[in-house]
Amino acid sequence: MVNAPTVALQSIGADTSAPIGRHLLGVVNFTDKSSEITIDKACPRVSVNLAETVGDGFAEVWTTARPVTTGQFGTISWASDGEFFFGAFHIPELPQYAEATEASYTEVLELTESLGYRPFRIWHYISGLNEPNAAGLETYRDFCLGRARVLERSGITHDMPAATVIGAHGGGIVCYLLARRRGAHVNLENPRQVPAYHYPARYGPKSPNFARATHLTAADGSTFLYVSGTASILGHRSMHPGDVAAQTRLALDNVGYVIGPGNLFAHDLNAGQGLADLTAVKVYVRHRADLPVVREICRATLPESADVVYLNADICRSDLLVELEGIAPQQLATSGSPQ
Ligand SMILES: C=C(O[C@@H]1C=C(C(=O)O)C=C[C@H]1O)C(=O)O
Repeated sequence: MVNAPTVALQSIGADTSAPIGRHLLGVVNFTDKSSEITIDKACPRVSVNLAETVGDGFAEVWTTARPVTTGQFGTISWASDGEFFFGAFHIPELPQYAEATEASYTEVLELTESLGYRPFRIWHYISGLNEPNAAGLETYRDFCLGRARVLERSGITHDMPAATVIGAHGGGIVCYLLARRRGAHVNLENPRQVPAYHYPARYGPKSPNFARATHLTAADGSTFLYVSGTASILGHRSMHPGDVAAQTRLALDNVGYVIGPGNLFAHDLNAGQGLADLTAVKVYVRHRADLPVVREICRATLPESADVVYLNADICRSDLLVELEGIAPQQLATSGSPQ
C-alpha cells in the first residue's frame, strides 16, 4: 500500500469510510445540489452540484496511509497527514467572482506555504461558467482574472500544477486541491499545445495558469501522473468545432501524448505511461445528447480497469464539447499493490 493519496470513485451514499489501513483525506460528492463544505475529525466533505440526480452522482474519496489532522483557515477546510494535504473552499453564487477568487486563492497559498505544503493538483467547479457576469465578462474569464492576480502577486508565472476548471449546475465556485510537503513534483507541458499561461488575449483578459499534467514522486518512491482537464485544443486553437466525436478523439490523443514516454523523457522523467494506465477518469460532456457517442469512444480507448465517470457540464470555451482528466499510477513503492 502506498503512502500517497489514492482515490476511489464510489456511488453516493456508499460507505465512504476508508479501507483498512487507509485514512480519509477528503470526500467530494458530485451530487444534484450545492451545499456548504463540512469538516469533522475525519476530513473535509465537499459537494459539487454536477449530477442530474443523486443516483447519477458519485463520491470521489481520497485516502492516505496515515491518520490526518483537520483544520479551518479562513474559507479553507483542510486535512493533512504530515506528507499530504487536502484543502477546499466554496464561494457562493456572486454577480462577479474575481475578488472572492482572489481572496480564497490568497488563503490557499498562505495556508499551504505556512504548513510547508506545495499544491500538485487543483480542481474548480464553477456555476454559470460560460455565462456573462454582472459586468458582461464570461464567468470563466472572471475567475481567471481573480486567480491571475494572486499568482502574479506571488510571482507564480508558470509553475502552477495540473488543474481542472469545469462548469457546475449551481452553487458558485467549489475548489479542492492536493498538496505535498515531502517528495517532489514536476509540471509537464504538451508540446502540441501552447502552454495555457501563454494563451493569446483573445481567450480573456488574463490567461489561465496550469500545467498539462503533474508528475508526483512521493517520499516512499511511488510516482503518479495527474492529468489536467484536457480538451480538443492544438496550439491554442479549439479543433473540430461541432464534432463531438472528433473532439473526444483529439482530447484522448492529447492525454496519451502528455503522459507518453516521449513527453516524459523530454521532461527528464523516465517510464512514460499510456491511456491504458489511466484510472479515475472524469469525462465532462457539454450536451447530454452527446453522452452515448462520447462514452462509446472512451470505452473503446480506455482500459476496462479504469474507473470512468461521465458528467454533463459546461467547459471553459463555448466551442468545446468534451473534456477529460485522469490519474496514471506510475510506479509503486517497493512494497504495495497497485491502487
Ligand atoms: C481545457 C482547458 O482548460 C481547462 C481550464 C483549466 C484552468 O483554467 O485551470 C484547466 C484545465 C481545463 O479544465 C485548456 O485550456 O486546454
